[in-house]
Amino acid sequence: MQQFEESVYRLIVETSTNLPGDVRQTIKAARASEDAATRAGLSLSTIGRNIEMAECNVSPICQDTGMPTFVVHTPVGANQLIMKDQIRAAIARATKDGKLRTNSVDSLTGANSGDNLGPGTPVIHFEQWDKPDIDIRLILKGGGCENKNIQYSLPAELEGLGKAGRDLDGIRKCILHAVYQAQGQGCSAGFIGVGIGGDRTTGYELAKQQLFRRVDDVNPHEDLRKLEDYVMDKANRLGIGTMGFGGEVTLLGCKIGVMNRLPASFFVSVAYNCWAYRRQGVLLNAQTGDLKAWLYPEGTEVSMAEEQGAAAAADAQQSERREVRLTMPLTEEQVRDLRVGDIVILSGEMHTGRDALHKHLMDHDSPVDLNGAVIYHCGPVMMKDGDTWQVKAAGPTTSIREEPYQGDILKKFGIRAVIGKGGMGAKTLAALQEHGAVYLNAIGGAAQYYAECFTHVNSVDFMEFGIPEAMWHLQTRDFAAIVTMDAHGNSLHAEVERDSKAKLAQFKDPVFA
Ligand SMILES: O=C(O)C[C@H](O)C(=O)O
Ligand code: SF4
Repeated sequence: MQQFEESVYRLIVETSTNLPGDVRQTIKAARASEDAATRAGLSLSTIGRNIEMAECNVSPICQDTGMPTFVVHTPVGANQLIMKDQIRAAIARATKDGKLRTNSVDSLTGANSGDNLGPGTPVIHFEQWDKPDIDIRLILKGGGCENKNIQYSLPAELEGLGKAGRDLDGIRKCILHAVYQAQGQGCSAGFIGVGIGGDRTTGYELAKQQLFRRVDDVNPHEDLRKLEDYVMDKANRLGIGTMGFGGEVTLLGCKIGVMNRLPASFFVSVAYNCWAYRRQGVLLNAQTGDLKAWLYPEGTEVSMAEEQGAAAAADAQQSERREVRLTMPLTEEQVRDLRVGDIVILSGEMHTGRDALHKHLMDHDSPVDLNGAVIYHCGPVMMKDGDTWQVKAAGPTTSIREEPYQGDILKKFGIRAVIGKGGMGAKTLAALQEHGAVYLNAIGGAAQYYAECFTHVNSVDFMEFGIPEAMWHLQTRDFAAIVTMDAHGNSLHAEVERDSKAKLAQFKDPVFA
């Protein structure tokens, strides 16, 4: 088993940095079906570029490298204790090498373990099988899309869809609702795994197992195949689109599994995965641990390069869109001039801040002057090279988590713009209007694309919060994001939510009676 740890390390690096071929094909098809000049089309181009950059830089596709979850099949007699130790060692090494973000945090104190090891992390499921080789599959599913998982207990009353009973039609409604409630917050367009039945725990497990299926496979269960096809068609009529910007493509894959349940329970569990659908697998020689084969189509075989024509057409039309170049810090006048739909290109110093910082700033002072500042909801992957820090991956995190604090913090410190993804709620929108500030939506998961905009790490505060939660002060060049909430009470997110809810209601009538 000399090679086992090395093979697992290769699996981790490949999963985090090189999106598999079947996922790439699906994203390419989405890009082709979306008008290249729309917000969704532009986002899909950036996503395509980010996928290529991650492969080329051998760096994380998204800064949130997720909860490492392994499913391992071993021949009878293989030593699972040794495998477990070596998987943990490979995880720690991949973290040290900047291929995984330090993502394991003490739930009570918030202390970051620093190496992705800790109670419950990584997740390793072992199964025995009657084959001679070891099969290891890994999924790196990020926290933002994990937060959009949902479990229904039937019968239920669903917003927009009415009663969902204990039958195929009730299940149909739950799945459509699951896609609707995710909006753009899980970095749509996404993939869903659905588990029908089980108890609350095994139902979710079944849903996650579905995410190990190939995107292009066909469900052997006839009813479920029909349901998968139905969901793919109808969910893509909800108009949520990439990043929740509106558009033709909302769902990239739907895989449904079923298991028995107790007579009293009827759960439908949905696992939502962002477009950064990072899962891979390897077949290993059980004696040596040598890597024999990759289990999913390799990313390298499917180029994300765009057809010349499409990119040029998008560029031409994009020039008609208002692009505003600003240097941070910003003035009230500059931000009041911005409208939903404008593209803002920022240079100067930007500050990261997410959950721990927002909570802290509610009743403490800021270590730096935030007057006119731009706060980026981001927990980057950082590496220290000698004495200097480098930004290795730095896409936005889901902003709605800061909703309870954001409005107050904007006003308290004089912040003029917040960058994140997925949008924020009514309280923040009111504060933007009152105080004079904007919300900018960056493209979720495009961590390599944005990392390139950070030319220097000026300094850092609150390292005690851990790397993702610390406040990084980053010298920035040409960071582009779209105004989706302005200082005039307009919110693209509120608009898309309202429209998609009306569309959801079209699917109220029974289909699988
Ligand atoms: O934790 C992060 O960096 C992002 C997270 O996965 C999110 O989608 O909000
Ligand atoms: S930021 Fe978006 S792409 Fe990255 S893990 Fe979170 S949901 Fe996925």
